[in-house]
Amino acid sequence: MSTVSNVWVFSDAASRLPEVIAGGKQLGDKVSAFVLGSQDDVAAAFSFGADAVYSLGEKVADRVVEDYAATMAQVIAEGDKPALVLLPATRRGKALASLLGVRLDAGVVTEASEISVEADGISAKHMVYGGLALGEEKITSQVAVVILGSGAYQAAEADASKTGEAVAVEYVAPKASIKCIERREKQGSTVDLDRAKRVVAIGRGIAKQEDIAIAEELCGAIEAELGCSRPIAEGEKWMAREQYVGISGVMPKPEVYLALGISGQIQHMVGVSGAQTIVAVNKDKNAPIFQFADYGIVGDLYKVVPALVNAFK
Ligand SMILES: Cc1cc2nc3c(=O)[nH]c(=O)nc-3n(C[C@H](O)[C@H](O)[C@H](O)COP(=O)(O)OP(=O)(O)OC[C@H]3O[C@@H](n4cnc5c(N)ncnc54)[C@H](O)[C@@H]3O)c2cc1C
Repeated sequence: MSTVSNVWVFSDAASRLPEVIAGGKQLGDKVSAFVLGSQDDVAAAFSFGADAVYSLGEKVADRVVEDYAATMAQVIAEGDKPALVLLPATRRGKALASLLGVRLDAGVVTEASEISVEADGISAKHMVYGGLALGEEKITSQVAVVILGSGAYQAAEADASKTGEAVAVEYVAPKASIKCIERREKQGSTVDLDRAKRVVAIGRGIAKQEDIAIAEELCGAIEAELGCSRPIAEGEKWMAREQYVGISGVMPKPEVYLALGISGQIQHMVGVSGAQTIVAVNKDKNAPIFQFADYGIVGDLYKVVPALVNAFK
């Protein structure tokens, strides 16, 4: 596979930076990381393998990440071409991608699972039809912007011996900025399902929000992180959006994925296709999840889960 001369990377979420840098290393001769944050964040970018770091300065309280699009676009426009920009599939990453696409006249592909550099452009594969098929796009513009689907690359390991001096970038104010008028503490957990070895996930089989406690008890017993299906996060809003698994959520690759009261619709199951072992608990023996599960328990989760907790304890 050929490479591009320069891959620009940025992540608003520190946890995603090792993955975007790893992708950049595979696709480019040189990886240049934009960093918005402290000197420790700059050091982290070097340690994960960035060849150059462009510091956007410390975070400013009333400035949103997208406001840095003009600053980044100016630096990228002055750099070597053809170039590739890699961003994580976070909400801020997606917003930034669209702004960079406009400013750099660049083709943009979202949630790519596979990227390759070809003689006539950047090829990116991503799921279509709710995960039933893969679509392939070719970006032929001088700058290509690609949003990495979660889990597309194995995260780079930190190596503290890799250090460097960041280039300070002057802020270019956007013509119309977004004014941040209030910040509120986010509800829910800060777990990183992508890195969890064991995940217990709940679906609509959980009848009430307070019943999530039984799944949490199971998590405690087997040292698992808690995830959910989309309706639990987006419909009921019982859990954070970052905790739902599936094609439009996170795609963890745990050793064990234990699904409680999840029917197994394709949009959910695509998200766990990287799990080594899937265990399902569902009271309906015809639930589609049993077609994907390595082990299945047909039963009421309100009886099965306490029994599992007792057994594991
Ligand atoms: C474009 C698009 C993208 C989507 N992306 C995602 C995504 O990323 N992730 C996602 O999860 N969904 C996604 N969805 C939604 C998806 O299609 C399903 O609607 C959703 O996954 C169903 O969630 P569920 O399994 O929790 O609920 P349900 O389908 O309602 O299933 C609940 C299950 O619980 C079982 N059950 C009920 N009570 C009990 C009990 N006491 N004990 C044991 N079992 C019990 C039932 O038998 C049933 O099988 C998407 C949909 C669309 C259209």
